[in-house]
Amino acid sequence: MESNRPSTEGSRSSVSSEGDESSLDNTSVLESGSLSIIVLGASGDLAKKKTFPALFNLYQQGFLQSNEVHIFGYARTKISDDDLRDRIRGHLLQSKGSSSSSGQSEDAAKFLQLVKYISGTYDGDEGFRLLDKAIHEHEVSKNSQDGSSRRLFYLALPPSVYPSVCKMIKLFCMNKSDLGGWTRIVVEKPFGKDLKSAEALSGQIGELFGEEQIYRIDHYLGKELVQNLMVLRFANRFFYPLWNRDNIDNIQIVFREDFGIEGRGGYFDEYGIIRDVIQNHLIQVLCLIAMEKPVSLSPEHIHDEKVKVLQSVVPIKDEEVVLGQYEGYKDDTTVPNDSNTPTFATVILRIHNERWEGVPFVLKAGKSLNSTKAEIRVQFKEVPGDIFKCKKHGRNEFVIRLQPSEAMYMKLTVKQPGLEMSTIQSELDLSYQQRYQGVKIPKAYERLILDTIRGDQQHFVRRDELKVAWEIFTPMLHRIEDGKLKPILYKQGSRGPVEADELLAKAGYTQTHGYKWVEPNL
Ligand SMILES: NC(=O)C1=CN([C@@H]2O[C@H](COP(=O)(O)OP(=O)(O)OC[C@H]3O[C@@H](n4cnc5c(N)ncnc54)[C@H](OP(=O)(O)O)[C@@H]3O)[C@@H](O)[C@H]2O)C=CC1
Ligand SMILES: O=C1O[C@H](COP(=O)(O)O)[C@@H](O)[C@H](O)[C@H]1O
Repeated sequence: MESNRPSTEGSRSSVSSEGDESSLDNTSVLESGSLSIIVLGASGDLAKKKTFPALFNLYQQGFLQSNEVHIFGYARTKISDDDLRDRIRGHLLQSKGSSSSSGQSEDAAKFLQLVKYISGTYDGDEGFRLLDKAIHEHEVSKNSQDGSSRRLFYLALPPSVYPSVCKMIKLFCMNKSDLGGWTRIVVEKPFGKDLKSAEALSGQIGELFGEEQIYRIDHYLGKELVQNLMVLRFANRFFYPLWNRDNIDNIQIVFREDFGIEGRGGYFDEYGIIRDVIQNHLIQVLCLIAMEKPVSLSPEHIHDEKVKVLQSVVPIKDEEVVLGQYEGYKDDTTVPNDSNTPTFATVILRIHNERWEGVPFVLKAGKSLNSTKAEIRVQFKEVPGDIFKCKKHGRNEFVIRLQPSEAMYMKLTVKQPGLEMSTIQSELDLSYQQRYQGVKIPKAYERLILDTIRGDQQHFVRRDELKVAWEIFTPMLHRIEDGKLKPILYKQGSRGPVEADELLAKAGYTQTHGYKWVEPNL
């Protein structure tokens, strides 16, 4: 399994800063030697469902070598190494679409031997001293002499503890080797609760670590079709002349889940759907759809363009927002009876620039709806002077389905096959399962964790990007908190409040009646 070792060489354009990362761009030393991955909050939901399975997948593919890597789980819960292994084992073997084979179980057993657990608080010396000691022992055992040390800290924790955890890492757990290596910190979303708190958090962490050491993860940026957006837009002549206000009528970016908060009420009720999904995942997708072509693929150039487009978003109007809360949400014991938290939101963003003036970007996200999917729907204007009277069949649409069943298809009007000269709505379809049979599409977390090891920040969120994203949503979030904007109740398993569909229609979206995209069979 480990003989064909893939390269972990990075494409990062590093900016040296004070401290630990600056001396480390000697890649021959940088990318070999011991690698310690520390999952803080190892007892939690994200760690077991996403972080450890992603690490396992990387291990299986040879990106994590057992002669170099060691994985440390850290949390307050007092459990043993084996307890942690037992908690995560089942999630490693739950690879979608494949039943676990004996080979996989063997791999999982080997992988789990690389996992060690340390219990400690998030603000006390003792636990972090112990953690540092354990990492150091690993480093010495994996390097014949003191050598390069790479330390990746993954904060699978509530943001409230980020400052103290970062302080403890800085005080006790930094990479100490003069021979090279690095210390990197991965932080999860939501990063803050509004502009002020996010800036305060950024300030606190920024005092401890350089921007090149901080990886603000947004796992939507690791999804295959999200990563494809720049390629589609900037490597194809087709889209180039059409991608503007002259041709596009409206754009929807939609996230739906057919399940509710499922025991995450304590977290969710404090944050709500806008902070949980829209301010981060959907706004990142919007950036990639709407930004101008970056000077190059360097992370800095890409982030610069994302910031520019976000800065062109105009303040959101109350009448362009519909909030919803599913019936039964407050039955969850962790949710207060008077909760005003939206579990659904449709928000129209407007971009004041030459390309997008007048084109509504409809961001929609909801829990407990009638389906689970995420997609981008670019709807074109009608053909001027239509001689076929085909308006009734609907407009051209370019749909990028992020999940499930990755696909992109262009809805277009064609002649109905047969003797009559009539038109029908059809599609040009690129369905990944069909076109790329046998190709395993990596999970978002897998890809992004590998990027952090490689030192590639392209698919992460830069501090100023995050700030502008909060600037866009903070006034609306405060109006919700003040009770000035209230969610409308909607039935579980529905499309959400009907007012949201009305808003969509008002924004100009025209539904194609009688057409339904059918996923091609293999
Ligand atoms: N779960 C998910 O699907 C996703 C989560 N995220 C983000 O990842 C991070 C972790 O999420 P998740 O794993 O669901 O969170 P959990 O609520 O499961 O928390 C993770 C761990 O943090 C510790 N913890 C929980 N609450 C507190 C607290 N108030 N103070 C100190 N420690 C606490 C607990 O460990 P112990 O008590 O043992 O120390 C817990 O096991 C969050 O920022 C979340 O927003 C992002 C995307 C998806
Ligand atoms: O970040 C989050 O994302 C998940 C949805 O992720 P996906 O990759 O399954 O689409 C969402 O369920 C969760 O509420 C949110 O915190």
